[in-house]
Amino acid sequence: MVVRTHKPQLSDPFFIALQPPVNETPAERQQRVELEQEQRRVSDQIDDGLAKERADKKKRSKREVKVLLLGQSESGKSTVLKNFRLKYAPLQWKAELRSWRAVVQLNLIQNIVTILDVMQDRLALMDAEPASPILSSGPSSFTRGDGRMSIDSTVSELTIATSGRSANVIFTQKHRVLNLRLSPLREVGDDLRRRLGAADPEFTFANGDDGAMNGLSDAGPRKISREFGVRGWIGALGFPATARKSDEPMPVDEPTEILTTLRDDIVSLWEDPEVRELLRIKGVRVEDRPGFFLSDTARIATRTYVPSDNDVVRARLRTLGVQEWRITLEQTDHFGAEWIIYDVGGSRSMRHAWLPYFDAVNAIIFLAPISCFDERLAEDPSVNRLEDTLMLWKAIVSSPLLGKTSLIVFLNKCDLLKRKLQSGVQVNKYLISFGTRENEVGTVVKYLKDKFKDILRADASQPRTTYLYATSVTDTKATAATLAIVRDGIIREHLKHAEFV
Ligand SMILES: Nc1nc2c(ncn2[C@@H]2O[C@H](COP(=O)(O)OP(=O)(O)OP(=O)(O)O)[C@@H](O)[C@H]2O)c(=O)[nH]1
Ligand SMILES: [Mg+2]
Repeated sequence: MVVRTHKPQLSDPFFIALQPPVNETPAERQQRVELEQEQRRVSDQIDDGLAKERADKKKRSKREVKVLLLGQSESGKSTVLKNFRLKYAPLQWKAELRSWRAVVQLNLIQNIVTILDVMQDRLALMDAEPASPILSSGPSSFTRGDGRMSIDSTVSELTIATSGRSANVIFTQKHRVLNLRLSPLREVGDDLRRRLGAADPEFTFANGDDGAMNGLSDAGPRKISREFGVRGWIGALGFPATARKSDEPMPVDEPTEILTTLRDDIVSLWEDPEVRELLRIKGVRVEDRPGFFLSDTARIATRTYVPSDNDVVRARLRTLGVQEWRITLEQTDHFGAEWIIYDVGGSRSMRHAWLPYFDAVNAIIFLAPISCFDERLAEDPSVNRLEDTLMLWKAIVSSPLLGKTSLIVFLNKCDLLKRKLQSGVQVNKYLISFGTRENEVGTVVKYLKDKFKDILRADASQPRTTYLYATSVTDTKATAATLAIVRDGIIREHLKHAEFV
């Protein structure tokens, strides 16, 4: 065997630099050797520290429970995360409540702007109608004796076709005044968005609102709008800087002042029968959309408003990218106290970012919003939302990367499903295979549970058990109970696979 010895090159500058001085005295040599020994000791200590840190990290990482929340946009992923934090890290949660005021205010303003948009279309149409020969003397000519605007029966066929049934809705001077007084809220909304940190405009969609389509039927010309989202709540809401002690008064900023001043007008707008009728005719169900707060105006539009647990759970703030949440369970100090939850943005343009997390997690909670069987994707109105969810589920169960990952499904938004079915929407109109089954929540949930199981049987990369739960994750009490079962199940599985136990 040839053994190579590395003789230092006398010309190597590195070798030369390491040589002791040529004329070194014995005392100097002693000092140098001691110095070198000390340096080596410090260096070894640093190496030991780093090795220990690496080992600790590895051990900690094994103890950490990692969960990935998946599902299309608006399926309820961030809402599940909020429920988890509310239940298992309540002190941290309470400290952050106040930081959510701006988001709730923005949601409320968005509700109002949605109504103003619909109302303005109708007002514009009413203003256009005097163009008809009989009404040519101007808007005042179609004011009736009772002060209400009336539409002349001779308006052109074209106008009738465009206005459709909404022609029956007659707005008065009161509505014009309300529209005028509430218009500044558009700018207040823009200010709040800027303050929360404007998101990348990832996509635009023709919906006139930032919610899902919700079956807009007679909505007239559609407006292009973008939904506001943030890359991280922590940055956007200013945690922990804005997290104050609960006894400190909330600072009264401009949006709070303006909302307080306009409180009665907002209540008038929402309670107005003509406005409600127009929304009904247009198929705009503001109350079923994410971040609906109009029923709480009297409580929210005040100088002292502090968001409640339920307000924060219901507040809508779209997620962009992937957000990592490290949560230390406050009442647990044994195994399973450290959780990492990955909350992802669910719209199509963001799904490519999910993949790197697939092999790094113990469990996936898949959110399937089952009330959306009659809705279309905001980012691609040609796709039915339920179909998109089933397609996503199929992709997840067939992924070999997820072969060992626990899969949990939340058939979510059951409360909205119930309301929708009660309002007369027929499931079999959208899901032919539902057939003549009873148009009732329990039956629909069972039917969809079976659909998820069928896909699992047919497409799973390997045989596995999946747990399915019917949920309404804005109901914090019921969700806390579901999460307790889910948490125990995930920890049990995690223990089984953790080799150090
Ligand atoms: N009524 C009702 N509303 C729900 C339910 N689950 C979620 N929501 C609301 O739906 C909206 C969207 O929920 P999010 O949790 O933000 O949805 P997401 O899946 O995180 O959406 P992206 O961040 O866009 O991917 C929020 O305003 C929630 O309050 C539910 O079960 N019932
Ligand atoms: Mg989200």
